[in-house]
Amino acid sequence: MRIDVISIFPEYLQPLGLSLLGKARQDGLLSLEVHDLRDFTTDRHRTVDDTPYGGGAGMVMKPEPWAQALESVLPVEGTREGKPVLIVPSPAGARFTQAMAYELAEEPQLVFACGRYEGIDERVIDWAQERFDVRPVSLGDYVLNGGEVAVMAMVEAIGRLVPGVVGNAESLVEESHSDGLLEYPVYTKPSSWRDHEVPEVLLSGNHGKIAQWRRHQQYARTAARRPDLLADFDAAKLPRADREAF
Ligand SMILES: OB(O)c1ccc2cc[nH]c2c1
Repeated sequence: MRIDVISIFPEYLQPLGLSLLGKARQDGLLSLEVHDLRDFTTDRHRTVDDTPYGGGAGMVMKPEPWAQALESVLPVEGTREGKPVLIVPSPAGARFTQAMAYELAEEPQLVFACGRYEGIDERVIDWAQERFDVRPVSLGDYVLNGGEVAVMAMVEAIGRLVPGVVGNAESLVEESHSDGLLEYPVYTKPSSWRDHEVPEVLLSGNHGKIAQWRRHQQYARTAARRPDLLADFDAAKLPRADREAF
């Protein structure tokens, strides 16, 4: 997978080069190119923003530098099927979910456009539709100062799902949201710690009981912390052995 990120703060994305994703890049599973939007300006001051039409506070990102930056990351004509996905972090975007992360992890190229100020001139989104599969995306119902932090989170969530990036693919199966529920609690040695004990069932060696206990914990946690997820949860879709906990 090729990942392109366009930002006026390219140094913000440096941490993506560390640990998991850094090794994936060394192994050739992921390529990450960060592009400075100011490299696509033509004036001496490398201007990327201007006042908003219609008035109002703040500044808006000019369209032309974005169009030139986005054109620079387009694949060569005919070298791939369909349009590259262009993800535009925005408080006005669709909610980013684990399901979306799985879907995007299948893409050969992802382009991320990090807005700042009051946002990007909307005509860039309209213009980009002919060349990209444009996806405005929000991390949640809160507002950041720009798209960079959201891109960091999304690149990690998506990158770790690319086959081969996470050494033990099994660990992806039982994590929160992988089956519509929150993950169960985990414990390690010592079995007794400051008068807090590991649940007996986990010491029993009875794998059927352990699996059932874990499923029940998932369901109880989800009901307590994220009841909204239960609306979409269907126990009938679980493997038969799992359904006994519900
Ligand atoms: O909260 B966000 O995801 C977000 C994304 C982009 C911009 C641009 C200016 N403020 C932003 C906030």
